[in-house]
Amino acid sequence: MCNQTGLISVFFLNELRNSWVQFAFDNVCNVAFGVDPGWLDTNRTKTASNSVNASFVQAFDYAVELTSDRFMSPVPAVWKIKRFLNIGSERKFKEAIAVIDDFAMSKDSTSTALTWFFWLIAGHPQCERLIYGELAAAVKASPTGLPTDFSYDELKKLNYLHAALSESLRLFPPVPINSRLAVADDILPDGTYVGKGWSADYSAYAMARMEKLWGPDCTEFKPERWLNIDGGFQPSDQFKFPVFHSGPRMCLGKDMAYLQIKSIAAAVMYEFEIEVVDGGGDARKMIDPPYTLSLLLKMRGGLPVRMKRRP
Ligand code: HEM
Repeated sequence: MCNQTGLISVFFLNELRNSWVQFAFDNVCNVAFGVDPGWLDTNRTKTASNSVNASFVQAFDYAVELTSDRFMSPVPAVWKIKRFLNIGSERKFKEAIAVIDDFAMSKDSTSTALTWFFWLIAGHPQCERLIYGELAAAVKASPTGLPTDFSYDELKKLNYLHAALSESLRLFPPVPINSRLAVADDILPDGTYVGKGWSADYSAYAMARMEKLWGPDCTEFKPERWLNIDGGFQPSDQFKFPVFHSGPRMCLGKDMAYLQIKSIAAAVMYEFEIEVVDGGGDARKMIDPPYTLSLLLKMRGGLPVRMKRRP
């Protein structure tokens, strides 16, 4: 996977979850987070599990693309007829959904979240130092003393890391826009009328950039906004931070997602220094971040990084 001579090898972050321990034994490697499936096909050695992952990635990307096309279709009757007759793109769509159903749907949002997180951390070296300091202290205090062995309780105590992840999710929510269709006439809490059959969309991405909600420094990456004066994590109101949606249909996997993301970030950052090829998400790049517009907020071209084992 990785090699010490620095040849490029490519990773999709989904795989990283299962196999990061393996590459931890190498010294320096070049990897890419959140790359598109084309990269995967041409650049890596295929194993049985790789091809399962690749077919999932391809199916997911196709389904996302086609769903966007449906949204933007000027004549929705066309895709509806194709779906009814089970032909063309709609038949392929159905096949893609079957592949996705066989796999964990939540994988893509989690890897998208980690991709932006590593990009932002690379652009904010001070935050990287604070996270590493917190991890080093946790390892020192741990009964096992093993760097990769963060228990559930230990992960829960990593307040700064939790704050940095929340800040990254705030600025780059994996689900940037969400929609609802009104089944009956309604009045929103602010008095806005919504008629039956209307769609009501909200954008967690845009909301993160509203001064009214997050203050004049809303576009800045500041994990500290999630901490109280004692350094404890201070959650936000769910309606101000609808990254996992809000209300009764909120994401059921929110805690699981945090746990997954946190354990990977902790383990990788404790073992490695991560150098992002484009320098990472600093204040200048926040003006025009490299995202692609899709149902998920993917990073354009993935995130190629160089990883160096810490001394
Ligand atoms: C960073 C990672 C994740 C993000 C940003 C995220 C975000 C969301 C959002 C926005 C929704 C609402 C979708 C809608 O109704 O329009 C949702 C629903 C849901 N999510 Fe997640 N999710 C993540 C990870 C996970 C994980 C890891 C799991 C499972 C372990 C999961 C399970 C679910 C389920 C079951 C629902 C449907 C809840 C319902 O409709 O009642 N999610 N998620």
